[in-house]
Amino acid sequence: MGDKIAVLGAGSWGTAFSIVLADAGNDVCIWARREEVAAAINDQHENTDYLSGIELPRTITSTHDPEQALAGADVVVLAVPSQSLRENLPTFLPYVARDAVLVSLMKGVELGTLKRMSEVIEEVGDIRAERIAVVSGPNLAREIARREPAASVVACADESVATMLQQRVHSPAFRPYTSVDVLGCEYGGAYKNVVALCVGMAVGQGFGDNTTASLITRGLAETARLAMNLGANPLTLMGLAGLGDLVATCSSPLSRNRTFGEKLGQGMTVEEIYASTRQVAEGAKSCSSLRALAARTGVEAPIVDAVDEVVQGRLTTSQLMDAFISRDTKAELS
Ligand SMILES: NC(=O)C1=CN([C@@H]2O[C@H](COP(=O)(O)OP(=O)(O)OC[C@H]3O[C@@H](n4cnc5c(N)ncnc54)[C@H](O)[C@@H]3O)[C@@H](O)[C@H]2O)C=CC1
Ligand SMILES: O=C(CO)COP(=O)(O)O
Repeated sequence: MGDKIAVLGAGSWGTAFSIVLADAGNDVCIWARREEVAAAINDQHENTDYLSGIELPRTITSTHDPEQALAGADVVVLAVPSQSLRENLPTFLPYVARDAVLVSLMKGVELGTLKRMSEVIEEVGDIRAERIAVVSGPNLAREIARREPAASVVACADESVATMLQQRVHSPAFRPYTSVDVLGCEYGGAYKNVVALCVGMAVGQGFGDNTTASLITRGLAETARLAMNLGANPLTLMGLAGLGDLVATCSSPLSRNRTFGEKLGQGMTVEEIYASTRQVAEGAKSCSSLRALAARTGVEAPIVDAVDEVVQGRLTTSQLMDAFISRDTKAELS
């Protein structure tokens, strides 16, 4: 098998990551859910719907046919919205080569099962964890597509697989580090989306840098508390897939999660926000999963609890900030 990589999902990150893969010397075939998106990538070399204005390398092609996308691919990258992964996998799996490595780009926790994306792949595909990897870090799609320098983490339980992938994704603008802490990277990625929603709510109400820095810092403490309880290496949360991604997402107007929170803070309803964009804000769903996971684990998680309450319409964004400040006081490191 050669150096073809299949990317399943033609949204902003699937497309931007394809640029990284192409720059790193791989032939890339993107599976697009809609034929017109595949046609635009093939004919205009642009994903006009999700990454307009960015010219795609000629080594990127696209198709609506999963069999064609997956034929001859030894690396399979999954980039659909987290909550749709389970329903999509049966369409892809029959065409995935036996020894192919599956790479999740997704940052969410499944509603109901409370599973991470690699766990969903493992379960639905009956695939060993050693063949499943994740890529996670401060990687806002549009900046990556513009080839602005950035780093990320490639994690797999099998370190040799992580190293193989590291070589396949190392491009002139994209620097990957290996890790074996898949769980830590996945919780870091899912949690930062919820914290970014919360930061957005603060920004939307007009609050400044003290408020956002306080939320980011306490958000990291909360992320680490839950992830470590579930088995993460604490240093992962201090790294690119934890602190790095948290800072990037919470600071950037490009973040869909932060923007979603900002709109809530400005008074829009969840329904109005969903109607205003077709792009996914994973935290608006994963806040419920992470909340349930924290409750099941017995971990205190005031930020996911409160964000979930706001998203469910049971708390306003101004009540949320008051609730944080008036909580029972405690030691910082408790
Ligand atoms: N955009 C970014 O900067 C980054 C995104 N991610 C993660 O990558 C994952 C994918 O996100 P994006 O590409 O940004 O999302 P997006 O909203 O830009 O695109 C989602 C893609 O999935 C397709 N889609 C929507 N519903 C679907 C369904 N039910 N079944 C199959 N396909 C469906 C859409 O047509 C679109 O092609 C998410 O988990 C996100 O957290 C990770 C790092 C960076
Ligand atoms: O994960 C991301 C950056 O690393 C993208 O964040 P958003 O999904 O909030 O846009």
